[in-house]
Amino acid sequence: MFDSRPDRDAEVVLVGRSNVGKSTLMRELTGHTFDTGQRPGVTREPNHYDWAGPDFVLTDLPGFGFMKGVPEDVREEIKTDVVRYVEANAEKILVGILVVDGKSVVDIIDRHSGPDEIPHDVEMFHFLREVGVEPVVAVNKMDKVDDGDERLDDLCDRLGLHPPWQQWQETIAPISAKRGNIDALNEAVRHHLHEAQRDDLFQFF
Ligand SMILES: Nc1nc2c(ncn2[C@@H]2O[C@H](COP(=O)(O)OP(=O)(O)OP(=O)(O)O)[C@@H](O)[C@H]2O)c(=O)[nH]1
Ligand SMILES: [Mg+2]
Repeated sequence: MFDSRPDRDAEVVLVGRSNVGKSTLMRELTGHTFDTGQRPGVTREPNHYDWAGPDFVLTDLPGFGFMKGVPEDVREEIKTDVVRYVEANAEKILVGILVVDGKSVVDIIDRHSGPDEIPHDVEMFHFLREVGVEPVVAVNKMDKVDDGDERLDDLCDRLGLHPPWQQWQETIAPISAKRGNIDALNEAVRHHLHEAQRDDLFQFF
């Protein structure tokens, strides 16, 4: 279990499969550089980022799912640690940003859907809701996607949200972290912070 969490009462976390761009998004949100890379599994321990004054921490959690060169049991362990971290801190976590790769997410979900298999992304989306953390899906790498609306509608469908995706702008946020296009995510996160009466945290999004 990760034990590096700073003692803060409000938190927003980034979760998602490996290599989807969580640390790149973290850099975009904080202006601080974190290790990112071509190779999946770069982040093995949470990156916490907090500020001197405000009682708030933003956390980039390690990626789970398939990672080339990482054994299955280690991957499972990372995912268990991520789930435990979210569970343990659920009361403080205002928003869970589930980062996905817009180009491949639907194909990966479909490939892993079966009678005894729930795809990681779908599972994580429902898990966040179950523990009372508002999920926002940051659909990243949209710069690589041509048929954006169609992809986003398909993703909604897989998550149990009725398309069209435009109805779900508090939950589905198409972005390109690498290009610095993250307005849709900031809007979605602000919506939930406002609902939680935490407009004071708008300064971070
Ligand atoms: N085209 C494109 N590439 C991106 C975008 N965001 C991130 N990437 C690239 O995706 C790769 C993985 O990015 P990371 O930020 O390290 O991903 P991560 O989710 O933190 O990965 P782990 O730490 O392994 O879980 C890097 O090569 C990034 O440059 C984006 O918006 N568009
Ligand atoms: Mg990372």
